[in-house]
Amino acid sequence: MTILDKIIAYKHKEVSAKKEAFPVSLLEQSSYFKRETNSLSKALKNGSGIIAEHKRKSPSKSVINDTNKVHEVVTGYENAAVSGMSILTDTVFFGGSLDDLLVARKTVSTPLLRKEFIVDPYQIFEAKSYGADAILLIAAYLSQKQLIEYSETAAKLGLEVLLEVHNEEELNKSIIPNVSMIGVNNRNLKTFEVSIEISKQLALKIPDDYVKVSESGISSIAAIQELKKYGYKGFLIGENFMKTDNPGEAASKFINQL
Ligand SMILES: O=P(O)(O)OC[C@@H](O)[C@@H](O)c1c[nH]c2ccccc12
Repeated sequence: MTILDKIIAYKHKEVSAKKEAFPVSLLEQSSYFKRETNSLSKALKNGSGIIAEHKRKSPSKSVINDTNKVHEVVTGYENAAVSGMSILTDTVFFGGSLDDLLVARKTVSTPLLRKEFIVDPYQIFEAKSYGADAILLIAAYLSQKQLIEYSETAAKLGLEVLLEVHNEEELNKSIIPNVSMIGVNNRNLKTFEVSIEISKQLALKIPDDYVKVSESGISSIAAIQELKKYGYKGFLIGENFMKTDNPGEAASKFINQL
């Protein structure tokens, strides 16, 4: 059993308990449920292209930062002129929460991606009601039928989709409607191996109508310059900022060098 299998098995349990305790009809009563969202894909095209992530820990690195305050981190990121932020909402494996997303939404107007392992449309309704602008869908464990259905649900709620792939087979099933961004994860979620070569290899196979995003293991300006040559407009960076005492300042220094 890979770590991804474990996470997905756990998510199914988590979601079925939540559906019982807090049905969609209640989620729909949140004040954010009717909120008009901001476009992450447009922000990537027009700005620095950096999506800065709020991440406390991960299965591959254990603790990254357990002293930060969400509102300080997202304020710092906003001041650094990031194009978007990714807020991890998984608790067990990444130490995040939906409350982190709520705090981020109350603090900044920058487009927010709910970073979660989505296994059920319920979580898409949840994303909207906690103030997200976009959701992540991961091709490694979702069928094409699920990807199509979940993207349609997101579109109906006004949420954009970042569809994450890691190889050609996953990419082939991801060329579907209602997806604005395709993200190439440089980290293999099954083995944790990281290499930005994977973004370079898949770049030419991603049709031009999707905004290309490179995710994970990015820590140098040189890597971004290289990825831009391959048509990437978005760069998802977590650990490189979060491992410092002041993630916002780290993001600011980084973006000033671009
Ligand atoms: O911390 P990094 O190496 O900069 O990576 C950020 C982000 O890409 C990574 O957290 C991530 C990419 N896809 C995911 C899916 C689930 C959880 C986490 C992720």
